[in-house]
Amino acid sequence: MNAETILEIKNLNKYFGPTHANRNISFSVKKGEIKGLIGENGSGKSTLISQIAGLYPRDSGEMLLDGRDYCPRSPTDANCRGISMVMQELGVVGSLPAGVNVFLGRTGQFTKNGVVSLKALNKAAAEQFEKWNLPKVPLNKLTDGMMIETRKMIELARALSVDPQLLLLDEITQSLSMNNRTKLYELIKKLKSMGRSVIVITHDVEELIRITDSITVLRDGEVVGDVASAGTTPEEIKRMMVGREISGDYYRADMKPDYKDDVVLSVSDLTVPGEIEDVSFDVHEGEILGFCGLSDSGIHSVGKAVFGLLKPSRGAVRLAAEGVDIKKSTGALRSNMAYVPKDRDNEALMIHASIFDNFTLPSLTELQGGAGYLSPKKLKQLAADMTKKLSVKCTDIYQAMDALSGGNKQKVNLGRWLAKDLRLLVLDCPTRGVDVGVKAYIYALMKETKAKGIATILISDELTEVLGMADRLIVMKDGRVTGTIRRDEDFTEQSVIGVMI
Ligand SMILES: Nc1ncnc2c1ncn2[C@@H]1O[C@H](COP(=O)(O)OP(=O)(O)OP(=O)(O)O)[C@@H](O)[C@H]1O
Repeated sequence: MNAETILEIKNLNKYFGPTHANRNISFSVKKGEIKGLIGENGSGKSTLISQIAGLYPRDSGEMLLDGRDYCPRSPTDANCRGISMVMQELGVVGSLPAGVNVFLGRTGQFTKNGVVSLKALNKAAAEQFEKWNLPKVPLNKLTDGMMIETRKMIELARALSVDPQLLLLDEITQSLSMNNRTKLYELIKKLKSMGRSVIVITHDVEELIRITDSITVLRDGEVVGDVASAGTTPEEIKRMMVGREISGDYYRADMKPDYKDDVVLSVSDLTVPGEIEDVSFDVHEGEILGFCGLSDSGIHSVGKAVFGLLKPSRGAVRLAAEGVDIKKSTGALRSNMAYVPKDRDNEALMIHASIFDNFTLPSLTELQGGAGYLSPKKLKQLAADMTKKLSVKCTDIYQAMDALSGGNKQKVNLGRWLAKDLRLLVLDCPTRGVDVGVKAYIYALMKETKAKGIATILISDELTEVLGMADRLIVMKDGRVTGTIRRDEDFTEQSVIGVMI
């Protein structure tokens, strides 16, 4: 190990019961280096950086930090050695204010006579946001109910407040809208210029190549490649990830809107104070209606309000065929609507229940026999079929959701609705955290549901995704609709950004 290297890992192994999550992993990170880590869902990326961050102990192997043995017993221990991490799953405590979350476990420095000075703590937290040029967050507010993006920024401020020599970022970009992604890229550059190192995990191959110096590829828990970012291509990385050539386009090839005239859902003047204002649109049979915008544009609130999860002060969400208004999520469910939220851990999945439970629960009505009898065989078949179809990486269908990797949770989050008889599907960032192979599969499923006449509302922070899949695209800014673009009009990033900003 030379003086240029900050972290060296030799033959690291980690098991979870029968799962060999990391196999003899060896790699190193230089000072001032931005290192990318990529691999299919469940390939062992989070497990690896969790060991570096002191969350899990290793089973065998060696880690050297600045040439000295490194064996963190906890994240605090790792912090003391100059390493901090933003986890993939949300790591803020909802019942505490944002400012306190920035200094979680470290409030002692603001305590006098046993009382924490919130004023001093919030001042220090605000300084962190300022220092690292992060978007402002209401520090006195509880984090419960805040958007994922805002909560991620709080976690980032917490990780940066340690002034880390090595920062670990586990799939943070996919939680951010375009403007905050740009801020993150600038932050990474700044850290590099300060001689600090960063390990970045993302499933966006192009982004990874653009923002890193080198990339380590994992497959089934093993390192299968280590390349300089400047000398590689997305195709080479994907080939290393899956062990074979991945070809073909994910997205729709046609450039014309293609849906029936029949309106499925009509939304008029929908207003949720502080979130969205006077939002009106129709979505048709077989249509994919995209929504995009920067942070605070309100796109995610549209999805919630349509599904009856936010109470509007004005306006209506009406099922065109029956003329019935959707006021609650129970009504939406009864009317064969489904909603896949961006925040899968808090809003969608029963995280402590099994894959089996999560797949079968939404379809219990469909699976009922004549006398209301539920056939255990049918239930098991459904869960097994969906697990296979979506290639959920697990030990068996009775494995708990919280033991799955992030991307595999997302597969269940989406797949649980696909067994149902639907007429409208609201998807909020459906490909968040999934690898390129699964992404392609999800787009194929969307094409299938479209062909069946199901209406889809596709809310996304990924412009390429909405441009690739939508028939029409609604652009929002500050809670209002600022433009609607059809697939056969100027359907390009430039024109959308023009309306977005
Ligand atoms: N706490 C746990 N208990 C049991 N198994 C686990 C646990 N955490 C991870 N695993 C398993 O270890 C393997 C690697 O998971 P890991 O989260 O490291 O993958 P990943 O590459 O980060 O995936 P993703 O891209 O989906 O986030 C998976 O098979 C996963 O189910």
